[in-house]
Formats: sequence, structure tokens, C-alpha cells
Amino acid sequence: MSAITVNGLTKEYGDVLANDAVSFEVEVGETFGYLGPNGAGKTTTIRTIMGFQSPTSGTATVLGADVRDEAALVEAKERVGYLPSNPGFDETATGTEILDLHASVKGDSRRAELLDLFDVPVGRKIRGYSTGQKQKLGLVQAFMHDPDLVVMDEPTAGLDPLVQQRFNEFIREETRQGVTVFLSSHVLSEVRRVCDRVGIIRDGRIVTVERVGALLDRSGKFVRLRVANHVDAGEVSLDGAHDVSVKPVDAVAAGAAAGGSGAVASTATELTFTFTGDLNTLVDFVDDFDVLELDIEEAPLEEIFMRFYDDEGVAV
Ligand SMILES: Nc1ncnc2c1ncn2[C@@H]1O[C@H](COP(=O)(O)OP(=O)(O)OP(=O)(O)O)[C@@H](O)[C@H]1O
Repeated sequence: MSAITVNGLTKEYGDVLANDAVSFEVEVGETFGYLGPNGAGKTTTIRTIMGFQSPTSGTATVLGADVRDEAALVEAKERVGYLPSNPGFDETATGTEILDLHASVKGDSRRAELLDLFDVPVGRKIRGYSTGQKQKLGLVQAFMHDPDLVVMDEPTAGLDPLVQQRFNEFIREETRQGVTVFLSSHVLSEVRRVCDRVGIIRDGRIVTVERVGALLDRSGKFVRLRVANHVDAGEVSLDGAHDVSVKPVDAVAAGAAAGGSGAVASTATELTFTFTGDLNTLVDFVDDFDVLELDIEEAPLEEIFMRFYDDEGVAV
């Protein structure tokens, strides 16, 4: 059985078509990333899945319950954890009071363990919480009744890198224990660390649903290479390099990149390109230069869109 099915889901807000025939399935036990730029329609799908608004047309089920069947959905949601984007907690309540209220409805068998992990100042009133602390309280609330499925809208927003890492480890462990996780994000590099599959949405339409590994293989790496010597664009010949840009580096920046040793290389050059070839070929290519700086990152989501999809969101 699928944990979530979304079939032809369409949601219009007046003139705005926020979801346009969105379809995908989330398998039981997988971690599924729902990825898209701001305004793509992620929250719209999530709010519909959670039964907070009705679809204009199409259907969705959560743990087998049709989201249009209120009684069935209420029953299914006892086994669902939910973290909205910007959880709107009562500012005058303490963290403990917020959790107590939630516990009275759904239970809290894992409260102590999760508070230990995410370190929330539960004695304090919410108005004194930082953005990250509110987000951590939301995570405790979403998981403390030991749900089978957890739906999270941008769960890592506002978390510092250390807590993000703890969150990633926690999600991986939850997945090992059989929990199904559905989370949205606008950053591929975040989602890839925890998700098995991703669904990408753009302008309300699903662009692709595929395994993270396959997407990363196709999308390649973004490479920024600073070298001490002068390089002409015509000299750059590397299989698998796309959109190569070659430009002189200003002397101060080049000196800083070299460790500020004073050996400023006025002929320094910066090469940037997307690389989809064999990494050993890249290593051999880099080896031919006097390297000042090398960054290799995942290609940004927008770049993936430009490379693989046309303006209509159709694969090219
Ligand atoms: N209640 C609403 N009334 C009118 N338009 C809305 C409403 N909610 C969302 N929209 C519009 O629907 C589109 C999709 O919004 P949605 O919040 O689903 O995107 P998102 O992918 O979650 O964005 P973000 O990453 O910025 O949170 C946007 O154009 C947004 O302005």
C-alpha cells in the first residue's frame, strides 16, 4: 500500500492555478522529498493532503483514507505527524503547554527522547523562542506520538547546520525503523541527504518523480576552479563540461585564495562549469593546473530546470 497517493490534484485560488493535475505516490517506508522553488505549489499540495482545504478537482489519500472523507481522514491522522511551514504556536503558551495539548489528542510516548535530541527550552513562553527553537518544538510535536507517516513542510528552515545534521541523522534512523517521511524543500542538496526519491514541482505541475541518485547523476556537479595561470576559453577541453565560463580573477581575491601568502597571481583565472562526466576525468583535468581554489557542489535546482526542462516544464 502507498502511504500517500495524489491523483490529478488541482487547486485553484481564484485566478491562481496553484496545483495543476499533480500526481505521485509515496511508498510505505520511503523518504520522499517534494522539491520546488518558492511559490511552486508545495504547501498547497501538503495542505490538501492534510485535509485543511479541498481540492478543486482530483483526489488524494493518506494511509488509505480519502482526504475528502473527513471521518476516515481524522482516523488516519492519528498515525500521522505534521510539521507546517512556520508553525503558528500560541505565543503566550510555554513549549510544555503546547506539547501537553498535543499529547492529549495524539499521545506523547517519545516526548522525552525527542526533547533530549532537539534540545528545546520547553519551560519558556513561545514569544521568547527563536525561529530555530520553534522549528525544533514543531519537530518534537510531529514525532512524539510515534507516527507511521510524517508530513513536513520545509522542516529544516531556520535550523543551524549542526541541528540540520542531527535532523538528517534522525530522519535516516526513523526511515530504518519503517516510518514513512514526506518533506518539502526548495534545496536539492538538503533533500538528497535523506530522501530516497524526489518529486519536483514547478509552476504547479510535477516535472519529474525519480530516485535521488538518478537525478544527481543526470544533473551533475557545479565546479568552480581558480588557477594561478592565465587560461583561454579555447584551451578548456573536458568531456562532460557544460556552460564553461572563463574569466580573470582580480588579484586580491586570488591572493586570499592562495592563503594570503603575498604571492598574488595577477594572471589567475576562474573557470566555472557544470560537469556530468566521469569524476576521474575531472581530477586529471584539474591536475594540469596550479590550483588556488576548487569548489565542487551539486548543481542548483534552477540550473537543473534550465538544463533538463523547457519553460513548460517538459523534459528536453
Ligand atoms: N490562500 C491562497 N490564496 C491565493 N493564492 C494562494 C494561496 N495560497 C497559495 N497561493 C498561491 O499559490 C501558489 C503556490 O503557493 P504555495 O504556497 O503552494 O507554494 P510553495 O511551493 O509552498 O512556496 P514556498 O516554497 O514559497 O513556500 C503561489 O502562487 C501562491 O501565491
